Amino acid sequence: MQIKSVWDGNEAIARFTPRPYHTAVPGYVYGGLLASLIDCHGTGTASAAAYAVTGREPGTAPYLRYLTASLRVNFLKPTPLGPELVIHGRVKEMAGRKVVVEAWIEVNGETTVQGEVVAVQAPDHMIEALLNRA
Ligand SMILES: CCCCCCCCCC(=O)SCCNC(=O)CCNC(=O)[C@H](O)C(C)(C)COP(=O)(O)OP(=O)(O)OC[C@H]1O[C@@H](n2cnc3c(N)ncnc32)[C@H](O)[C@@H]1OP(=O)(O)O
Repeated sequence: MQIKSVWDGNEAIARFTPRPYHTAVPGYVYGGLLASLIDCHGTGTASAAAYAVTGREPGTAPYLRYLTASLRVNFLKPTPLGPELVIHGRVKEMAGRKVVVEAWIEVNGETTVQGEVVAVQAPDHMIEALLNRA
């Protein structure tokens, strides 16, 4: 998705403007894309929160990155294609290697999608794979 999840001290925000090829029903955004945005932003929120509680600068080594263990998405209303989407993420629970994030998508100030991500801290060998990709 290449989204940037920005921590504001209380929650994380990301922004994404879908393109015409993200259409399902004409005029509306494909649900799989919306689920991916909840997924990516949920794990990003978990990471940002983990850095915040340990008082560390986000993105610094040793890296705190998270994998999706579980993803739940509710499509509350059709999401119109065209306007920018604002994706919110807030920590519900944080214990050990697990972070539960509630996330939702707003468009024109209205929430159209709501979800929950159970994120688990990624093992070192996966962090290495991510670093070696660049
Ligand atoms: C390198 C990082 C890069 C990040 C890039 C962005 C990622 C974007 C999101 C993704 O696409 S990630 C890819 C899709 N996800 C995966 O491929 C994950 C595949 N699954 C696994 O690798 C393991 O099942 C997983 C690491 C998620 C958990 O295995 P562990 O053996 O490390 O977990 P463990 O059994 O110790 O459980 C840790 C906690 O998580 C909980 N948990 C694990 N799986 C769960 C599940 N499915 N649902 C709910 N909770 C779950 C578990 O109950 C426990 O909670 P408690 O500490 O409270 O007891």
